[in-house]
Amino acid sequence: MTALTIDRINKRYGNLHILKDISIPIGQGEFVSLLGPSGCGKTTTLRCIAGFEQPDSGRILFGDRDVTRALPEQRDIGMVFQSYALFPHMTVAENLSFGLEVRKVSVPNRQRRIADVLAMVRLEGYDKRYPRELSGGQQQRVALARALVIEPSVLLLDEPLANLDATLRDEMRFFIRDLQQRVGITSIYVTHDQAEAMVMSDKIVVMSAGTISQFGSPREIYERPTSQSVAGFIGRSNTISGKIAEALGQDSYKVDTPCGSLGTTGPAGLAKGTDVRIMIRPENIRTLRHEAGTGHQQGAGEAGHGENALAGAVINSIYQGSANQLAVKLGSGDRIVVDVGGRNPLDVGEQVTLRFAARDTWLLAS
Ligand SMILES: Nc1ncnc2c1ncn2[C@@H]1O[C@H](COP(=O)(O)OP(=O)(O)OP(=O)(O)O)[C@@H](O)[C@H]1O
Repeated sequence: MTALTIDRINKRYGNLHILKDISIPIGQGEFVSLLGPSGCGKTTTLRCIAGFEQPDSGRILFGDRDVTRALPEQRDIGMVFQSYALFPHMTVAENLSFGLEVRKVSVPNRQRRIADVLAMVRLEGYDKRYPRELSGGQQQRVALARALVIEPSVLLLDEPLANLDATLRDEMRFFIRDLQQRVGITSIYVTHDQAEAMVMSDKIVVMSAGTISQFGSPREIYERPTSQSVAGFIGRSNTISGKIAEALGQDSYKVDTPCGSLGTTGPAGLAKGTDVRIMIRPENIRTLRHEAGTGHQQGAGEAGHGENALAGAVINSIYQGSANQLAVKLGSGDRIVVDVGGRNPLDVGEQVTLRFAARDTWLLAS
């Protein structure tokens, strides 16, 4: 197990500045995902860590060891690729044995380690099969076993589940995470699938155009995104524009919006008058049928006791089996998406009150 430090690396291909001062501190035994849209530099970062690419500047440390200029075979890494990259003419055991032979591991030790790792990936008895005799999921488990059998200090995974169907992908997420935790190996995982990054990672690096937009735990990134683009990339969110009217505490604010005044939570230090967007996740909003005489007036909000209320009308309702998704138009014209669990009693055209707590909101820069 090794901690890993990526320290201000830059990488250019010709005129293209692909990685711009990327720094990522990775703790011993942590599982860190690099997440971002196609072309943002995830694979290039991973290839720099593996040693297949050299950064133009910056350093990569495995523990205290500076490996920036070391060859891939000097770095003590295991790699798993999207394409599995198994040798097709070799059996499972021969695929696993290859890296051990290169490292001059003795025959009895080789046999023991192959048996151990096959048990670990639940493929006991498959040692004599060829890759073509295995399903996609089994081939990926062999690829994982091949990366782990050499007992590397760092495991690098580049979209390893992208070729698998949705059900198998779900299963493999848990399988890889569980295995990684049992072995305790520091792992870096490239994906463009936010759900995958959320369920598997200790930390997520959200990348955009060669820079890091945010680095934090899945919870921090989901609940406290630092920008609108991160909020939009990780899950669904609603936003309402407004202006800071008053700071109510270190991280709580009253915000004036076209729908009224709302109680919110946000980063410390926002000055009165700052333009902001209030982010609210669809699952954090309760929808109540609007009843005359409840005191909730169309288009007006309340900012009392940390609970907000907004009036609107249902303009769309989508049945999703276990839940329903409603779209509600507020008096201000804003469209808010809400998740409604169970059987949805609300119809298009009905007047509703949306309720959400100040602690379930988060302020983003406008
Ligand atoms: N060898 C190369 N020569 C020139 N440009 C390259 C090279 N390798 C990658 N790039 C460019 O660098 C950028 C980042 O590529 P990279 O593969 O790191 O992105 P990514 O985030 O992993 O994308 P994807 O999810 O599509 O794999 C892209 O614009 C790509 O075209």
